[in-house]
Amino acid sequence: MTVAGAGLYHIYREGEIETVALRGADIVLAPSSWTSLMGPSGSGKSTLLHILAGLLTPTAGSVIVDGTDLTKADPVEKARRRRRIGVVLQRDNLHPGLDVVDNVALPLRLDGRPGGSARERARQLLAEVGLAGYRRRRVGQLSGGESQRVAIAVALASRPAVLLADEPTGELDEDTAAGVLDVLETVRVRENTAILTVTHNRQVAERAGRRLLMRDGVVVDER
Ligand SMILES: Nc1ncnc2c1ncn2[C@@H]1O[C@H](COP(=O)(O)OP(=O)(O)OP(=O)(O)O)[C@@H](O)[C@H]1O
Repeated sequence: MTVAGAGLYHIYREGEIETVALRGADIVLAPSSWTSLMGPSGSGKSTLLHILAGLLTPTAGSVIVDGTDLTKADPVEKARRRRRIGVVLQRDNLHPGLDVVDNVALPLRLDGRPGGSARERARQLLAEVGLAGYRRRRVGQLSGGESQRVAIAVALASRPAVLLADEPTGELDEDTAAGVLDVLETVRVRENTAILTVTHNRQVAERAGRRLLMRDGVVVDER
């Protein structure tokens, strides 16, 4: 699945105050590609990621998912496309009352997969992100870096065609970060997943085959 943003503009409005976050940003994420998006704070990276994920509607421009413009799609079509897109956000939305394995199994249960098989897949993913020993912990009892790895496992659970991750290793030490990046690379190669990582971290950026820079609301430079 290919996700592309074309001519994206976004203006945040809060009362009288307007902030132009995107001024005509373009990006294409092809199957099996790994793109990293860097750029100064406030340049619009998270806004672009939220728009590509379908979590935010752009003020103008299109988000094309396999030929369909998400910004014009009806809610059912939009929801169908969005199910193929996995997202890891800086502040993840895990369920604090559930244990780790049930958090990862939840999207699979919602897709109708039987409990035993959903939990088996969840256990596999938790082992891949280095959390095999944490399965029965409640997510409220995890460190920032551990929660971040659970969020990655949740995003990967439904085998997304596209994975969008905002600072996926932000709270991890170098070794753990390298392990998580290895997991992303394995998934990219094995499942042809298109990956976008938004990051300030060189270690993350260097894993990507393509490095884009964002400045002042546009994607300006490929390095
Ligand atoms: N919810 C919001 N309401 C109003 N303005 C916002 C909102 N979110 C972001 N902005 C503004 O939009 C601009 C782009 O923000 P964005 O978060 O996309 O940048 P970023 O490149 O991801 O920054 P960082 O690297 O600091 O995470 C900034 O000027 C920011 O202050």
